[in-house]
Amino acid sequence: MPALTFRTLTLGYERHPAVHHLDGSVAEGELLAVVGPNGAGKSTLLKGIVGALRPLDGVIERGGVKARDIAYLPQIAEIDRSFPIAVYDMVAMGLWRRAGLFGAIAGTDRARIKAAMSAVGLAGFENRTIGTLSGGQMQRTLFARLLLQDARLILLDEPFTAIDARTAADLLALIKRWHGERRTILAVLHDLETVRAHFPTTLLLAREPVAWGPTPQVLTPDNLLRARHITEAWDDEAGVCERAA
Ligand SMILES: Nc1ncnc2c1ncn2[C@@H]1O[C@H](COP(=O)(O)OP(=O)(O)OP(=O)(O)O)[C@@H](O)[C@H]1O
Repeated sequence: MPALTFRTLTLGYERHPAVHHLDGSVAEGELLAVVGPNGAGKSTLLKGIVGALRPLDGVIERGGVKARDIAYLPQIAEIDRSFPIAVYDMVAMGLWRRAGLFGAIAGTDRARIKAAMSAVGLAGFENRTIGTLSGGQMQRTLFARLLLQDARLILLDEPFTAIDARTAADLLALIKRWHGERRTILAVLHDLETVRAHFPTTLLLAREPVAWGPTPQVLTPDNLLRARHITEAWDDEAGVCERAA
């Protein structure tokens, strides 16, 4: 069974579609890059998969995975860093699904939290509040939380934005480890070199799918140009789909 199937999926805001006519499926264990120009609907697609946005039309089948069993890394800009929470507690939130919001954190859990923090190079940061972290340290914190979540489906929205090369390499190594464990991973990325080097399959989105398949066949100059033209020509005030389905 595929991890995800989209059937004539349309997602949008207040009836303005941002993703259109998406059909296809993501196999279990796939490592898929989602690329496209600004405003192409990439974040919108992840929000739809995680269940934060209801389809305007069509369906998303999640292959038996419940929305709360999906690990989701939002764009770092969407996280309120002024919230006075310590790094340790932020990472521990990865266990909430198991422990419940007010569930006791057992000794073994404490060891797992520490191990996750070490794995992303954050040992010693336990008591720092998230507002005092650099962008890269915050991204590492979020990855540590994902490690604890132990999800089969992992959605990453621009995980390498605003981080240095070493942090990016560390986080990429984590993604590869998850891929080796046959987890299904979708990552929204802008750096096409990273995609070409590390992501076997790619979905090129420009409000509608432009190409979807093996990365070398998707990231051609023709397809990239077409994606840019489609996005630039898009009328944001357009109503519900006028194109014949
Ligand atoms: N909460 C919202 N309300 C209304 N419109 C929105 C909302 N979020 C996004 N949009 C619009 O939906 C379209 C797709 O946005 P989305 O964030 O999915 O694009 P993206 O491909 O992730 O872009 P980027 O590369 O810039 O992050 C854009 O036109 C955007 O302005």
